[in-house]
Amino acid sequence: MSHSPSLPDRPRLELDPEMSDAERLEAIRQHFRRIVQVNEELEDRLADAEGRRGELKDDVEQLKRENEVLKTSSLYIASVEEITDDGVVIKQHGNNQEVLTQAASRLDEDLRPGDRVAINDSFAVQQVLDDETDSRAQAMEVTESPDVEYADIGGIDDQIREVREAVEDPLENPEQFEKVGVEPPSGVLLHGPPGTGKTMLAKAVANESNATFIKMAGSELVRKFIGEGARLVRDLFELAAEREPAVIFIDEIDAVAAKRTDSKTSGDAEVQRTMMQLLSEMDGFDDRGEIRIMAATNRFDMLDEAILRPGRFDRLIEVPEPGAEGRERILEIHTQEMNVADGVDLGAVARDLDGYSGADIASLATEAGMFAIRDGRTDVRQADFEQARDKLQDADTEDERVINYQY
Ligand SMILES: Nc1ncnc2c1ncn2[C@@H]1O[C@H](COP(=O)(O)OP(=O)(O)OP(=O)(O)O)[C@@H](O)[C@H]1O
Repeated sequence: MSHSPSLPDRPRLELDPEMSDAERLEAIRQHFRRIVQVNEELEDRLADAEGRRGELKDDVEQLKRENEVLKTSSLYIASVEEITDDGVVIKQHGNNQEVLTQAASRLDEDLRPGDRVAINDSFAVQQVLDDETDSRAQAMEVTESPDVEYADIGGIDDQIREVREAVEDPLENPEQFEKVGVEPPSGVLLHGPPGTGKTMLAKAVANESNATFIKMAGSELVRKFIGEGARLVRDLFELAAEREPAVIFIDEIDAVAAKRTDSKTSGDAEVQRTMMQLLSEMDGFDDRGEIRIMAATNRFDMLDEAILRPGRFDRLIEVPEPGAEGRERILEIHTQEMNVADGVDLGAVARDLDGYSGADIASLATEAGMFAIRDGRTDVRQADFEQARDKLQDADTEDERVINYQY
């Protein structure tokens, strides 16, 4: 935010009792001139500010109109085929129907054949969208071999073991499952508080099974446009099939798979459609080949039961907040590369970190290092860890950050 420049000083009239009448008169005249000057300056400033206010008001009006359009109508995706004198020819995605329509006047100049656009119920073009590949790239993160190993994850050895059984073993020894005659779990759902290592676990299992890691954030699947979320889900599974062996990881799955609410807004219906697509991809996935599906949530309580049925996310693994021993292990991992002074008792530091997640401990280690640097030292001492803890605790209280998860 820009600060307004300071106001001009208020002119002061200083009259000396020793002054003659003529001198007084001159002083008063000068004072008056200064007042007129200041007044002019203030009027200029006021005019500027009013001009700026007018501009901002126009911006607000424009945004309000756009917001109304987005709120009141469902938008569908289409592509621009041709721009003619009679209007714009668009082709709807999904049914490939071609329609001659009009674009909102503010878009007239911007439209080009090939553009992806959002249209409303009466086919009028409302918005030009990003390139399709852009929106996919935004939604999906693909890593050939993520650089996380099991050894980088502390305090959740049981969970690592369970994930290896459910994901790594079926990828590496599918024949064994066939011979024994058991189906490996369809999908693995990791649930637990934020920052406890769920994403790390999914990356590590992909890495250690030499599988491509394909991550999609649930929140990215909840798009404004009809059909886009479902389309991304289809793309996700197609991409995994092209890149197998692959691990699909859907983070924040609660964004698409929350319990049904009573509200019937088009947004909710769109989320439902996306979830249905996800379920149908999972159900139709008998011949799964070398693809494993994982998901994570901090809001297990909110999930729709439908996604937990057999054949879907049927292996639930809780990733809890670490206990004292786990915290010590995580602290060891995050200080491994640091020059920790002899005699520092990491166990004692960890005991004092009740309620800290793995992510909190990672920031604590960095913060402790920063204290050493600020002090001009190259080794990190016990006191640095203590100061780091105090700092993080203060920051927490100041923000009054409430971490919102329920069990
Ligand atoms: N168990 C752990 N061992 C070591 N480091 C951890 C652990 N848990 C978290 N971290 C640290 O915190 C960072 C964030 O962890 P991660 O993204 O895996 O958490 P998450 O459970 O997926 O969180 P969210 O639910 O917020 O997505 C990691 O990059 C790592 O530095």
